[in-house]
Amino acid sequence: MNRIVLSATDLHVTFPSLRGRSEVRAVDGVDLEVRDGEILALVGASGSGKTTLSRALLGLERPTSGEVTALGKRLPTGGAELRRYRRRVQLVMQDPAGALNPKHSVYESVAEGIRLHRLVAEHNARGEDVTEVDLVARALSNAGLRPPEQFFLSYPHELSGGQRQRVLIAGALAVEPETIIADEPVASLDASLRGEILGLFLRLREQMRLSVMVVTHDLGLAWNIADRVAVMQSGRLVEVGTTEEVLLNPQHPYTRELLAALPSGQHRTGHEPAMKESEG
Ligand SMILES: Nc1ncnc2c1ncn2[C@@H]1O[C@H](COP(=O)(O)OP(=O)(O)OP(=O)(O)O)[C@@H](O)[C@H]1O
Repeated sequence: MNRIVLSATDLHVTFPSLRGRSEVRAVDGVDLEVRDGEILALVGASGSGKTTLSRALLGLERPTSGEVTALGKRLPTGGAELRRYRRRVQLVMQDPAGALNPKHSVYESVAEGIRLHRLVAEHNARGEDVTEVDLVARALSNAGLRPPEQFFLSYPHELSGGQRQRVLIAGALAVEPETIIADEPVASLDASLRGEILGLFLRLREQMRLSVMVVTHDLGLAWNIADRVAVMQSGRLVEVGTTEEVLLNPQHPYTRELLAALPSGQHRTGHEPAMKESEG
């Protein structure tokens, strides 16, 4: 079995009650593993706790109880160790969530993480003669923005939705992570761009052996790219298995409900053909 890169054990995140309402158990006893080189889809309806679980896995939300580990080591709670951890597990948000600073050029956006984690010095210490420009260009190119120099001085408003999403992915790739958590990475894109971005994730998994956890309410997306699917309802994982097991032979009524809500026949006929990345 592949090595486990990220795991949650009996994880709970509870938000305190507000104005007389009862407390919210956003994550309520979750056990989950992300394995080396796999694409795992975390699916569930709005409010099921997907974002809170992701934030806890990223070290952005402190669990009420339970444990998050990366490569067998417990998630650090602060300081330089947490910064190093955040480099290994990168978040890719969707662009309309304001993830790109409109005042930053593409170069500045991608260079930010490289500077924060002092990657040029790290490469140089290993005897690699690279500059910041080289690392920014490499990340953009890996995200399918080629030739990369052409994008350096562009600003978000000058780019298409798909290109902006690729800049966000390049920013994550720039710090050379092992795992990417992508929160609804294609929700705002039209069908052909969705295919391209999903194809990019598949290629990154193949070429860079990245592990990817895709957070989505879209079972069609899970079918297209995921090796395994975890289904979340009211803070709990109600079903976890291979994509075929979960989507073709769902065991839990909630998974069946989500499948029934898909446009007719979509989950049986295999949706679109396998994703291909046009520029990749
Ligand atoms: N900071 C917070 N304070 C209080 N309650 C919160 C907080 N963040 C999330 N919640 C609640 O926790 C529950 C899970 O929310 P979460 O955003 O994790 O779900 P989700 O599945 O990601 O939803 P969506 O797909 O809409 O983003 C919801 O009931 C939400 O209202």
